[in-house]
Amino acid sequence: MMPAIRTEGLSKAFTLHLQGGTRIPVLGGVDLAVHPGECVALWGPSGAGKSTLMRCLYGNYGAGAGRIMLRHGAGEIDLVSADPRDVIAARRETLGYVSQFLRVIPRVATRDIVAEPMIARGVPREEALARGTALLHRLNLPERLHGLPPATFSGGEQQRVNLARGFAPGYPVLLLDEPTASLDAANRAVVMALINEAKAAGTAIIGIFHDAEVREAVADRLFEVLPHQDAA
Ligand SMILES: Nc1ncnc2c1ncn2[C@@H]1O[C@H](COP(=O)(O)OP(=O)(O)OP(=O)(O)O)[C@@H](O)[C@H]1O
Repeated sequence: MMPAIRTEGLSKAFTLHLQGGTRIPVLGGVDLAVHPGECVALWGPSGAGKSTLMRCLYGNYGAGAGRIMLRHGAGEIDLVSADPRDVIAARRETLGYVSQFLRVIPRVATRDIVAEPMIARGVPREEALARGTALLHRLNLPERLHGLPPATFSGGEQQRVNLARGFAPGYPVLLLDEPTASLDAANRAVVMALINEAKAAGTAIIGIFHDAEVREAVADRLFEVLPHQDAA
């Protein structure tokens, strides 16, 4: 079976322009392949480059070298070299990302923040709102908060809004950056169930899970991200 997402020789270095152009190599030749229905946990010491890899996979960071091949529509696209419009289309249709922190859009109500990616994929508005609301309930977000913008929500409430927004559309590939970091035990259990349901539906998942219980419950294998040889 063809992977849902794979990298070939993916490398990334940061250049610190304010520090005389100091170059910090982080990722050196990463080859990762994740198949539909599989969950891979990125693994490695603090500072090894796990978050950097996630951000490269989503296209937030440009890669220095290599390819990120995403199965998208009838074919594959290379997110490293793709036209920005194609990256946006891939994010809309194929590639979801639940970051640790919600990027709050001022004055937009929680239920609309959750429904928006579904509406962008063509789900009728009423259906998107209903699906989003059901997921917010499942994540124990009180109904009184659904009509409010999440700017003033607690960290755990914001994380649950982010999770509902990321899980509701049913993307073929989902990136999860510490999806349970701010959650209590009951909501952690809901997230573990959501991940396992997404896998059963064929979603390929790449995650950073610092919580060992969560990692063991959802990950099929670990992918080691090593500190770059030249990074010292
Ligand atoms: N925007 C940036 N500019 C410069 N250096 C960066 C940037 N982002 C990350 N780095 C550096 O890249 C390295 C990897 O960072 P990254 O956050 O990817 O590690 P990590 O494995 O996710 O760590 P942790 O487990 O502590 O979250 C670190 O040395 C970090 O300082």
